[in-house]
Amino acid sequence: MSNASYVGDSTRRVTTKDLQEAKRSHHRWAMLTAYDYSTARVFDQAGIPVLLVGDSAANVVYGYDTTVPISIDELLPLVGGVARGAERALVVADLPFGAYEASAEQALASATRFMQRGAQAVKVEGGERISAQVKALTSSGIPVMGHLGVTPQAVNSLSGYRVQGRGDEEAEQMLRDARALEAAGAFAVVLEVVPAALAATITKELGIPTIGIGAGVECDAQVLVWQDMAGLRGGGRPARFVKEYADLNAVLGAAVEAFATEVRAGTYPSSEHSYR
Ligand SMILES: Nc1nc(=O)c2c([nH]1)NC[C@@H]1CN(c3ccc(C(=O)N[C@@H](CCC(=O)O)C(=O)O)cc3)CN21
Ligand SMILES: CC(C)C(=O)C(=O)O
Ligand SMILES: [Mg+2]
Repeated sequence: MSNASYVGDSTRRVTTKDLQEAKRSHHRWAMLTAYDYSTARVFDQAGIPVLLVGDSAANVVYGYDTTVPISIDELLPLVGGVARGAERALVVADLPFGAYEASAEQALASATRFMQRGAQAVKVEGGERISAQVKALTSSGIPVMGHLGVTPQAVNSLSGYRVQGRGDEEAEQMLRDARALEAAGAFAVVLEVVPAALAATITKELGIPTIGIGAGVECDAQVLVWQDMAGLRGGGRPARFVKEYADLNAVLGAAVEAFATEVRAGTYPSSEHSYR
């Protein structure tokens, strides 16, 4: 690896300890979602140190409206593909809605299935209310990433994807949730759609890294859904935090049109792409 990454040692897989060390030495890093082997390879070779097999696969892979309907069985095979494509990145699997809320036993049973498909860690949404699950997982050797702020699996009780943690009461609760996750053994926490000043406070107060998505520049790391940052837009207005670093809708659309045009014209395949 060139200078692409300041996290860890380019000759071996990134560890949760490397991420703590990056926080200590003030090196920011980028996380991306991945849902298949081919893209995981590209992101891994670009030096992205952490890949998340997000339950956002519900939206960008399966076309559901929210992340609520996706099942363990729909997410598990994607983890296998990403794990086989990622040589150096730490692979984190989102536990889907319904896979961990009920008990520590349920969380352990679900997380075990993801770890056995090649994940090196799991992510769960929530703070104090799931600290028993986080303790059970971490004490069984399963690294846990937390997720606070907009927790999309709770979209039906949050009534939408509005900013979370505005006002003193909500801000104090989020700080308590973040501290509970750290105390339960989590190695990092995602902060989604949170006022930048609150995310900065949480980042300062925690010993573990914060990973922002719509949570300002003071987080230790940033994450985006890869289709969002690459301009592979679905329907609807993108969230304010989305920055498009490429226009894959245009690039891929033009390639597909060129292929179809050549097929219709009989110019593809030429002899170069044929066998004798
Ligand atoms: N493609 C994709 N990208 C994501 O970032 C993503 C998913 N899917 N699926 C699961 C959740 C849903 N997420 C979302 C979706 C919408 C907003 C959004 O539009 N928020 C408003 C907030 C407005 C406010 O409170 O002021 C926005 O305008 O940004 C935020 C997060 C993030 N996650
Ligand atoms: C946006 C990230 C943090 C996520 O949870 C997902 O992609 O499912
Ligand atoms: Mg998720």
